[in-house]
Amino acid sequence: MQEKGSISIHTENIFPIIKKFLYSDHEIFLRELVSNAVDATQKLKSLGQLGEFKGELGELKVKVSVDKEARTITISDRGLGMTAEEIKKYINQIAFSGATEFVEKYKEKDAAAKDQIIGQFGLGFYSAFMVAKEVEIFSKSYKDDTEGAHWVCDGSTEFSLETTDKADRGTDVVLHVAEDSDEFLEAARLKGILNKYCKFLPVEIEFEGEVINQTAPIWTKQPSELTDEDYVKFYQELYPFSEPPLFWIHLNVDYPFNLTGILYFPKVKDELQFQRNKIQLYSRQVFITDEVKDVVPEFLMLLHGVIDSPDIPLNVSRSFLQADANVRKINTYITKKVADKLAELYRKDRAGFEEKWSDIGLFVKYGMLSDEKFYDKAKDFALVQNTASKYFTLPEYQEFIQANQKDKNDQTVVLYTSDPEAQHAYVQSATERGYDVLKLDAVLDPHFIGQLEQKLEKTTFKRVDADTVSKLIEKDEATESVLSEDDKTKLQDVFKQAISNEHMHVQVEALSPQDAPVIITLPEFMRRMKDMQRVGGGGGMQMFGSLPDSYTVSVNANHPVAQRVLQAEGEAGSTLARQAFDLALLAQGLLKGEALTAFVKRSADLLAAE
Ligand SMILES: Nc1ncnc2c1ncn2[C@@H]1O[C@H](COP(=O)(O)OP(=O)(O)OP(=O)(O)O)[C@@H](O)[C@H]1O
Repeated sequence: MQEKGSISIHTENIFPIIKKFLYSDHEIFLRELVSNAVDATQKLKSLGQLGEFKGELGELKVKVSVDKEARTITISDRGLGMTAEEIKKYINQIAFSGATEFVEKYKEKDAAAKDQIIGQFGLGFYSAFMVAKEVEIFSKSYKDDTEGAHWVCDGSTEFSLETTDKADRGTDVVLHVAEDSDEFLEAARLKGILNKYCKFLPVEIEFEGEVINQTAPIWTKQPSELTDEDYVKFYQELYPFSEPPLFWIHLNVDYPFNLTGILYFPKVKDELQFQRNKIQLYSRQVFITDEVKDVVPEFLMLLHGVIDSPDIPLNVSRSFLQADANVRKINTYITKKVADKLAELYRKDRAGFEEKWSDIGLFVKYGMLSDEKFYDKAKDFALVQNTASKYFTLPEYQEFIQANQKDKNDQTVVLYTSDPEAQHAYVQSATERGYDVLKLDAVLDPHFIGQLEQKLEKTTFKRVDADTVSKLIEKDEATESVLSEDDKTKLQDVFKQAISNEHMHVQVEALSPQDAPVIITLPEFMRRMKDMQRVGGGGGMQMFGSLPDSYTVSVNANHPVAQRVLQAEGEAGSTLARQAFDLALLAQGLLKGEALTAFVKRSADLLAAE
């Protein structure tokens, strides 16, 4: 029997379109054909279990081979096979409907939308025509008394179908590779594709005499069957040469959607690494993509690992994916799981949790900033560290500073440093005053501070160098000044002249005699705007970034230096004032260049004069 026919579609030119426009994704033809072979094998196994197939299953490997001379790639399986009728139904009609739908959608869109569709569309069997000028199917059904069938199609809408002698059950798909697709005749190229997409398929895939896949990757197993070593080993298989992960979460849901996977918390020191090891998305163990943007909440993209879900629609455009109810539920589920895991680690092993904080703090803060629900869970285990390296949770810290750091308006003032080295002098005067100072020196901390101020009641944050220590937390008691009003004005004038810089606002203040003679501070508001802009606030923040810094110079009226400046004759007062000012600049890390040279010289002169 030989039958010739015409594949009934309205779009005559489907193949040129498939071929031309799926260009960037040509390699997926192999994923599609191998997955079909695996599906056919799995179906036969199920039929065996149901008692509908009573024969021997025998060896069920899927074999991929390439013949460079003959210019063919063959994908063979020993699955359930197809009769001629089934080929007509499944290949000529069903498989084609997918391809036709693609073309229909494709034609409607403009150029930008086309790119999206191409990336998202699984074309199934017909993707073979992206690389082949002719495709043959040799198939024999598992059903008794059926003849083998041989189907040929040259990429036009014409096909031929005839009976053939095929001894073994199953399907061979033979691709006659087109001239412009020579790369796929290279064994190394095919092996690369198989490794990328088929590494964890549930049926053995053989290529060049070797099985290339693990049929039961660990995410398909129960956590109780697995040891820590198994998880670490798998991580290193996914991301060779990476440091072992800190910990992991085994995901496993079957209702209301289906999802398994393992998410690892990587050990990362530098942030650039985040991009490299991406989460891989699988659908029934077939690799789909590592662009998981809409499936995983954004802050969790910093994690690594595998997510496997047949419920994620893969063949649709991105905007549809975002709106998909399953995808939204998956997002919520993953966020909850991650928060629960962190809460458990905190509860069970506080010391271990503190040790890991430098690695996981970034995830947690990012999560708190980007997801309200995550914030609500994380607010009880997120940690802050003070300059004495002690960790506190937020409630613990509020409790800790409660008594000492309330200002006269009943606001709790959290003091922090963004650079303990550079702001050392300020940290020291705050701690000498009995205040506690937090280390908030991470990239995200300016945003984190903003969030905490909104969330925590009656709490403000101030950087230690935002004001003189007595004004950082304003109390009712004021230190008396030993200077008369006249002397204060005089002192202010001497300093103004000695400094002569319009961005330095000189004021005379009654501070403790133990404080420095001059203290330079950058008002909290001004500095925050600049910080925000630096970490990418952009937009409206831009104008603050381009403003020059505007510092406050507080001259300590109660310091002995104030008296000496007032009593000095001629130029000496100005020299002393400049010297005291430079010392303050030095403490802020602001004394540089010519000013530093002048300071060193003046210091030497002053030493010599004593
Ligand atoms: N190796 C095979 N053995 C048995 N049947 C097959 C084989 N390859 C394809 N088929 C049949 O052809 C049909 C169409 O295949 P095609 O790959 O185009 O679509 P699909 O697998 O149903 O969906 P997808 O778009 O996800 O690939 C399959 O559903 C299956 O019934």
